[in-house]
Amino acid sequence: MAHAWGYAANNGPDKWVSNFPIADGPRQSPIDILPGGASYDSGLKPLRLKYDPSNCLEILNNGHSFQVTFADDSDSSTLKEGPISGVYRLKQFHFHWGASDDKGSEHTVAGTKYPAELHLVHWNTKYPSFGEAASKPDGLAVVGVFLKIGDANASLQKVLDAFNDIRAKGKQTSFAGFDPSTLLPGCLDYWTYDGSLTTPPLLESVTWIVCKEPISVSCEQMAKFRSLLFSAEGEPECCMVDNYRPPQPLKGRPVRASFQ
Ligand SMILES: NS(=O)(=O)/N=C1/NCCO1
Ligand SMILES: [Zn+2]
Repeated sequence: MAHAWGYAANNGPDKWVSNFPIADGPRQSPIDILPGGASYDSGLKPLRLKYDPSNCLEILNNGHSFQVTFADDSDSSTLKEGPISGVYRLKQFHFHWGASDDKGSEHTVAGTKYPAELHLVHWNTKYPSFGEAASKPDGLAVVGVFLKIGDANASLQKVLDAFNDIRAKGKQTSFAGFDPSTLLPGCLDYWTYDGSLTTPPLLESVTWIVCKEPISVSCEQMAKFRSLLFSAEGEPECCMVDNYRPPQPLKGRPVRASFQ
């Protein structure tokens, strides 16, 4: 039977190493970002993000998070420049969040946890597919954006309004015309380091690009995140909360900053 990893005491992050030994590898994610320990690199370029809303396809509850999936059969929604070389295509975005506003992000900043974190997942087009790219050291680039409690986020609300159709694991519904660039902060200053997927199979193929500036989310909107379920229809209901992996050892990796 396929390993049912999750975030509970019996199948959560501390247990993943038994089926995914890379969990103890040299370039695992997330990490605690220490701004004082990051080195400014003047050679880092600004992020060049270009997203086409017509590529937006559907929204899905996959039992670990919810994700918005994009058509990735052309270079119409891409990430270029920043710390990467070449062209990376947007595949999906998803979030991680907590049971309360004092936790939920995967990356932390000098120990500070945010209530949620957005991940925009891109794959290197030098490889034929996402699946192929995910196994290569330069295969993926994930842009991480922190969510901070404040004003309601009108763009995020468009995503939350689809939740009634995907409350349980395995539910999906069409979700068209959404522009993910409306979820980005105004300032695209970032930290970058070599890391991994933060969910099994934990592949060490990710160039992480973590934005310094958070976007806003209201506490009512956070409550909507927590209305999703880890469980499928017909199973005992289990609220989808605390779907985050804690920071992992840096193991000597450099963290670079695009800003001074
Ligand atoms: N949290 S993460 O590192 O983005 N994990 C994944 N898994 C599949 C795509 O992104
Ligand atoms: Zn993620």
